[in-house]
Amino acid sequence: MVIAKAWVLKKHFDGFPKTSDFDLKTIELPNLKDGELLLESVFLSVDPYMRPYSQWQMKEGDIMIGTQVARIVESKNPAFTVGAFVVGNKGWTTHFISDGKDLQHLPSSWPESLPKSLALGTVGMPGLTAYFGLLEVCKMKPGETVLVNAAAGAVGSVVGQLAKIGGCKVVGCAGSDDKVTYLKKLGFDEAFNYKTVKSLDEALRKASPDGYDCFFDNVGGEFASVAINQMKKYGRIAICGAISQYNDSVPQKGPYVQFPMIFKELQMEGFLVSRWNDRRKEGLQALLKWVVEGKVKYHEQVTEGFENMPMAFIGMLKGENLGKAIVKV
Ligand SMILES: NC(=O)C1=CN([C@@H]2O[C@H](COP(=O)(O)OP(=O)(O)OC[C@H]3O[C@@H](n4cnc5c(N)ncnc54)[C@H](OP(=O)(O)O)[C@@H]3O)[C@@H](O)[C@H]2O)C=CC1
Ligand SMILES: CCCCCCC/C=C/C=O
Repeated sequence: MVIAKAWVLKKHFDGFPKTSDFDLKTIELPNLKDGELLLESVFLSVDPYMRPYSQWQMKEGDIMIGTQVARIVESKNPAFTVGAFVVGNKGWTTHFISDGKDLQHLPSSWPESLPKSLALGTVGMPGLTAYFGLLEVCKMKPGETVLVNAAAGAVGSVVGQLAKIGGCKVVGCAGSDDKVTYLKKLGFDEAFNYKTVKSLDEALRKASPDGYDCFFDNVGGEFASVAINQMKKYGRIAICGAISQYNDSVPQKGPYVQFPMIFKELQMEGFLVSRWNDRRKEGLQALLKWVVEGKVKYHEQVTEGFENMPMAFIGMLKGENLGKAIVKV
């Protein structure tokens, strides 16, 4: 018999999540039935969406939502071989049973030397978010200027690199000097620490005096309110995330977007990466190819130990991660 450990949401978050909002439980897993497999999580993802989604999609006592790279340890399903790795969506748990329908194989061309944890980051959901957000929402074109915030994170770091591959000038903002150094290393044309600049408006103007064609917004709030005024005429804004607002107990108020939207004739579109689930294979293959060729680089912030999941999640929300925040069981 296998005993799984799982983190549950003990109490709905009120403001910034606290470690006391989580509880570590043990769960006895039953024996496998025909068609089922037993898996052990090897890497787990901590992502910003868990904060807002927990509010709408979870009740207290539920296992925290989330994805993992898992190894098959026992199989009564001929389509799945013991020892193979898959991406699961079973939440913060060390072990789980599946009938295989909700599992994604890693792309077959995955090189042995490449960390499998990338299937949760650059060659996974965050990478796909960057890929489809830039191509389909921003509709970036060579020669344009792209602005991205939370630029040293899982999505933002891929956005900047794909925009460079696409022939754009890229400006990135992040919350520490080390992150800014990293962005320069990745090939960003301009990068600055939004926490230490005297004026965000001036810093954005200095980085691109002619303004921005595309704005890939991961942050929302005050940052977006300032940046929208520096869009070029007919600019496109991809509303990917609003992490500066996820922990607000009281919703932030304007400024409002109508003036720049009208007089610069802007397009602003919110999106969820799941819109392109039918093109997942295309996106993953493109991302994997660029990673293997060294055209897209990655960094992972790996926290060791399943017991540290709440800490890793809270740390990511605070900005402690460079690249993708991952937990190694
Ligand atoms: N629409 C979609 O389908 C998807 C949307 N997303 C969204 O994309 C965004 C980035 O996600 P992801 O790349 O996984 O996360 P990151 O790896 O970028 O980690 C989150 C980062 O957000 C930054 N941050 C935290 N609080 C603030 C704040 N108050 N103001 C500005 N920046 C802040 C921190 O970086 P720093 O040090 O720079 O402040 C932190 O490192 C999130 O908003 C997420 O919700 C992600 C996946 C799919
Ligand atoms: C199964 C993973 C769910 C991914 C959800 C992605 C949407 C994210 C939105 C904001 O962060």
